[in-house]
Amino acid sequence: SQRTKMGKSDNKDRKNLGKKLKDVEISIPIVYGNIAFWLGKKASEYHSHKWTVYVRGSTNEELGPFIKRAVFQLHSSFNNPTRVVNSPPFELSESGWGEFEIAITIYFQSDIYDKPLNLYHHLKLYPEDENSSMSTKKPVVVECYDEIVFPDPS
Ligand SMILES: O=C(Nc1ccc(C(=O)N2CC(c3nccs3)C2)s1)[C@@H]1CCCN1
Repeated sequence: SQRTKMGKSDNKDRKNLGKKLKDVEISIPIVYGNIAFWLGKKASEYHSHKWTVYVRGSTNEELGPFIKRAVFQLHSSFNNPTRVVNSPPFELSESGWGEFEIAITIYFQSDIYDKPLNLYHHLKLYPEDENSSMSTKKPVVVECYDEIVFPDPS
């Protein structure tokens, strides 16, 4: 009969057809960080820089299908320091004078992944290299790469 012709491994494959897929994951590569521009000598001392803090898909992949909301928690001296972004792009722009920790809380679209993800980014406005002169032309960019891994419930 047909079955006797199947090798041992084929029999194993046949048994797998009925099993649920397990150990399958969805991995979303993300980048989070900031870009900052010095506004030059004329700017006020409290607003010497304009900066944007963001979470984006690495290679600019769309995050909307996975992320419902990003909350950026700024230093308490900012007006309304809790900034909620409910749609992509998940970014926030402000002006300021200094560097401080920004907590970023990511809420997912899916109800299964109900726990939000907390990321922390230290805002950077000033170049590392003391010799490099302040320039309104060259922004400071600091980014971290991460991956959000979802177990796939298929
Ligand atoms: O920088 C730092 N903390 C900062 C907190 C707030 C900053 C800021 O930039 N801003 C508040 C907001 C203003 N709105 C109106 C007038 S100021 C613009 S900076 C620390 C201190 C030493 C090292 N890092």
